[in-house]
Amino acid sequence: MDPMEVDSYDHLFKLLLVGDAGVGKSSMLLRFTEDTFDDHLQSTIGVDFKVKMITVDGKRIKMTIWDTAGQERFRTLTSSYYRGAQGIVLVYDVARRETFENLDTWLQEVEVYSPANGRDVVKLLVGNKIDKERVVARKEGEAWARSKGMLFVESSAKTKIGIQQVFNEVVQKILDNPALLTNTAPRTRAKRVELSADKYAANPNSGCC
Ligand SMILES: Nc1nc2c(ncn2[C@@H]2O[C@H](COP(=O)(O)OP(=O)(O)OP(=O)(O)O)[C@@H](O)[C@H]2O)c(=O)[nH]1
Repeated sequence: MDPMEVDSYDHLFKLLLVGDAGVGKSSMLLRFTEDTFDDHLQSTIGVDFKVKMITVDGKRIKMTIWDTAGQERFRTLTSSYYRGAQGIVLVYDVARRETFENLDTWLQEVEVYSPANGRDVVKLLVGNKIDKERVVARKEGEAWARSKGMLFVESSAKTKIGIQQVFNEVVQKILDNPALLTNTAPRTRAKRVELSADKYAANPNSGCC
């Protein structure tokens, strides 16, 4: 991708993928950003991220998608990555019931660390690996998501089903919420406004925009 292309955008969105180890977070991200799948993907160490540009309703959106490690030993590290996120994607594996049962714990963590500050961070629940023999019914996932006010999608990073929809739905919902768009404009543009407006330049504490 042309680096200039990545630099010109209307909104910068930060999304976070969370959920138990092995549910397919990295695989979903790889499928979405590079359209690849690896049957023997290594566990994420700490945190990783990828950038993807998309255009929605004529707006160029630069998405930074943060992929956190599901393993318990990285939990204190990954919690700091919630800051500044507009969207959180919580993933479980439809073929492993314990990953569904752990969702309450994950949501508690999201609520403690996500930077809501009165704004509603967009939250979407994903039941991944629907190409496998499932032990969690679709309606169970749907009901849990509904009870928590979350969006819901089922997917398979292996077969691609639902992957595009996961990210499209989060982006669309962020775009629909003006409160979430306040800090997503490109920094370079904001800087130019500051420099040309003397009254703001004189007092660095008075922000414009
Ligand atoms: N059959 C199937 N396997 C999948 C799917 N998604 C991921 N996998 C496999 O599941 C394993 C774990 O996937 P990862 O993407 O590493 O899972 P993760 O949630 O990122 O795991 P951590 O990094 O440990 O948190 C890998 O071997 C993947 O190939 C899917 O949709 N279907």
